[in-house]
Amino acid sequence: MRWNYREGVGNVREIAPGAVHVPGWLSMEEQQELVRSCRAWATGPVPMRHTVLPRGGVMSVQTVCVGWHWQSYRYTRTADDVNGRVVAEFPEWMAELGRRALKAAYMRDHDDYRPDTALINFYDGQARMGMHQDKDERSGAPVVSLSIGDACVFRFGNTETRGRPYTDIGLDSGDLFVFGGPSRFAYHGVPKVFPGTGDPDTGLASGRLNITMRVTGLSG
Ligand SMILES: O=C(O)CCC(=O)C(=O)O
Ligand SMILES: [Fe+2]
Repeated sequence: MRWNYREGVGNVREIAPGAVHVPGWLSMEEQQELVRSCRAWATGPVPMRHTVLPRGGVMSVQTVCVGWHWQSYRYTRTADDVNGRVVAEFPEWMAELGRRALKAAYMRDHDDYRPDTALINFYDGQARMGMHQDKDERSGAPVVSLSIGDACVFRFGNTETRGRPYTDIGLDSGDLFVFGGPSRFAYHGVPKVFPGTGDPDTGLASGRLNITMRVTGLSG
């Protein structure tokens, strides 16, 4: 595949091949709608909670999933580690938002992009996310990441190690970040959130919301 990114064109910044930052991509209205939807999903059918990792560690971010439930190493339809309920459906409007996001980032149509899960993460002032790969999907399709609320440092690294080289990027409310192609399985993380930097007009009085859409490559 040929990626039609062009560095410095408009508001699009190429961080690594296939990894693109589009600052201020979401309008205030879109951010408000996403906050409303995420707030509803956070209450059920599966409540937002701190994911417990296989070795017993507890993530500092709180997460709720739609489409498929992520259990830190696999995806299931039911949240067996929470309340056993089937997760909320992945809405078509969100898939459409994902296609628009890819078009903005890569400057070409991606009509065949069919994300089927979203992980919705909430960061309070203390929350962090360590360097990791998004690798539980059986698909190399891009990940679309949307941020709302408090600003953060997003660390985007390489596909080989958790360490350097990496680039620290400031993600603000409304920013889009897409990683696909050669960067799809790059390590990344959130080492710092800046409390109190978000605009309460989004509907989020405090904290940071991040939504990542993915293609699981699973069926059933
Ligand atoms: O919060 C972010 O910006 C990144 C979230 C992330 O990497 C993940 O959910 O896998
Ligand atoms: Fe991730």
